[in-house]
Amino acid sequence: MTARILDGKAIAARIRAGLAARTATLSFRPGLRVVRVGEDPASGVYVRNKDKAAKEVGFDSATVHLPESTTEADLLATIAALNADPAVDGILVQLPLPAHIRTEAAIAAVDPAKDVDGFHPLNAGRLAAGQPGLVPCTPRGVMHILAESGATLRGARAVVLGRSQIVGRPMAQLLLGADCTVTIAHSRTRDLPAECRRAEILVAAVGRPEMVRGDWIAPGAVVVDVGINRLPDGKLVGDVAFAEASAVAGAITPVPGGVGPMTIACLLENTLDAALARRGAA
Ligand SMILES: Nc1nc(=O)c2c([nH]1)NC[C@@H]1CN(c3ccc(C(=O)N[C@@H](CCC(=O)O)C(=O)O)cc3)C=[N+]21
Ligand SMILES: [Mg+2]
Repeated sequence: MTARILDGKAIAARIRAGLAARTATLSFRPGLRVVRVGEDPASGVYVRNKDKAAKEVGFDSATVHLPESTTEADLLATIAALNADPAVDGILVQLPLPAHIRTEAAIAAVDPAKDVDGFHPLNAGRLAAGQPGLVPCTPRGVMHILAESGATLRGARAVVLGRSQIVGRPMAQLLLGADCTVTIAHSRTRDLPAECRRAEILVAAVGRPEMVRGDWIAPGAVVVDVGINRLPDGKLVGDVAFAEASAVAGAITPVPGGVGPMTIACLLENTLDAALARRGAA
């Protein structure tokens, strides 16, 4: 068997085209501000890609780049000013932040109504409580990919590998909301390969290059690889050993071109959602 490739790049392009068409009908431009602190090299590329994607769908987008020496108080003041700015619908504080700034303090400072990352504890709580709110972009993107895969979610055994606040936990909540039977497995799980082999839907989000081997996968499973790991030789690989896995799985996302582009498309979806909710408009 050779797995069907779930082309996140193509799905993301369709979502972005739909968002552009929708934005063109609005009487205002959704406003996005990405806050970057310091010079983390990967952040530079990611932030540019987000800004470019937002401008392409017609949003009013800008990056606020603060120096490495920015204090936590300065960052919180910048966030407070964006919270108060009526032209701003979405605020994203790019991670990682410099070590002298408390990440949780920055996340908690964002107005939950403008929290397009869905990282604020109020939005995390809403998701866990089954209430509407802004949902983290990567898990939202994975749900789109699963919808496109044609997999039946109701009653399916789903295993989420990884328990981060940003991906694993919200991912499990969304799958639960879609009536999957959800297991969250992680680095302390006893017999990880056996847990993964039970999965009809496997979402890998551990940040360990090619950790999930072919014999961890049930024949025909849908495998979504959230990992983006840069090897010493510059090659980009996921958390799943792609060649081995695609010989067993029914469908699988590639890296690159899988979940990554969906994360950006869902940031744009969240920004439009936030704008419509805040402005009470359609
Ligand atoms: N507050 C915050 N929100 C984030 O959503 C956030 C963040 N901080 N910090 C960094 C991570 C990483 N991230 C990615 C988004 C898109 C791709 C992406 O589009 N990847 C492409 C290209 C990868 C490449 O060539 O480098 C792909 O997978 O095909 C990757 C990574 C968002 N992040
Ligand atoms: Mg810190």
